[in-house]
Amino acid sequence: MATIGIFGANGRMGRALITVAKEQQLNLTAATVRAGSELIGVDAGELAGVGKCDVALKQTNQNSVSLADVWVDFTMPEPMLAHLELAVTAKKAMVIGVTGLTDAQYAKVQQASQHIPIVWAPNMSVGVNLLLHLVQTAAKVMGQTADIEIIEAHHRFKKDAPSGTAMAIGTSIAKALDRNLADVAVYGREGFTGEREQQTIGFATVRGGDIIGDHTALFADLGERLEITHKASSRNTFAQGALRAAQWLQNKPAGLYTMQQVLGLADLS
Ligand SMILES: NC(=O)C1=CN([C@@H]2O[C@H](COP(=O)(O)OP(=O)(O)OC[C@H]3O[C@@H](n4cnc5c(N)ncnc54)[C@H](OP(=O)(O)O)[C@@H]3O)[C@@H](O)[C@H]2O)C=CC1
Ligand SMILES: O=C(O)C1=N[C@H](C(=O)O)C[C@H](O)C1
Repeated sequence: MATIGIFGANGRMGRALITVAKEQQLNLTAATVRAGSELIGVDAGELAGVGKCDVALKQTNQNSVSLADVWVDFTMPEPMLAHLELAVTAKKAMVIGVTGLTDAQYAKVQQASQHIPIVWAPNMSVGVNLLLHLVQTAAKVMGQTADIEIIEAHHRFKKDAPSGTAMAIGTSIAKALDRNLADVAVYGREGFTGEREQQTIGFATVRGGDIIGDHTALFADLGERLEITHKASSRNTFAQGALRAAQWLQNKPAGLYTMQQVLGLADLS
């Protein structure tokens, strides 16, 4: 069983990861927080509210990174890239769930994957990864005439928009229709917009309260519409996926892997 480390242990996902690692009796050997944090020395399980797990929170640095084989990162783009440098130096694998990366930031993840094995995925749930296939079938059947809109809703604390998952849904649909997402994406509408252009793929973002993560792909034609929806009701679902990816990554060669590969969905048509 791989030894697992968690960067950003105090985040919403950091705490969910500690919770699931304890529930599943995984080999959690390290959990870190940012330099100078008052939480250094606190037990990770107590931080997550699940009782002691005998892992004291450490400051993120090269020493603490040596304490686990596979590191899981759900922080933010800039700190994640700093963590990635530590992991490359220490030759440790990484599971990355951070969204809102610029193209340049994603390119750095790609470069790092020449040196260490990495899973990056904007959504680690089984349901969303299945949905990425279902929307391709819908797009092939309805996409030439139906209007396609992707609607996502998240909690008030989320910093990036549209969500990484919404972007992945858009990318899947565009690929199935042989369209380039950058050419056809419309991010929100305001004012006298004129009639909808049929080839476009629209995105709508809702932010409010404690919504964990809802995504709908809408195929709206004249006379009927199809909606394919996923609703996450617990962050533990994402944590379970990430920890499954961490086990899967153990002893893999350097490379950039997807959640589709982890879940065995990569070959679904
Ligand atoms: N792929 C997936 O399945 C999922 C992806 N996500 C993505 O995961 C990311 C995190 O989400 P969430 O847990 O809600 O976010 P939180 O804001 O709750 O957690 C962010 C974490 O990053 C740390 N952090 C932020 N800035 C810095 C910094 N400059 N230096 C060091 N540490 C820093 C925070 O530390 P501190 O506590 O000290 O502020 C905190 O631990 C987002 O990108 C989100 O979209 C979320 C859920 C599922
Ligand atoms: O920030 C979140 O919370 C989530 N972010 C991911 C995204 O941007 O797609 C995944 C999930 O929906 C929760």
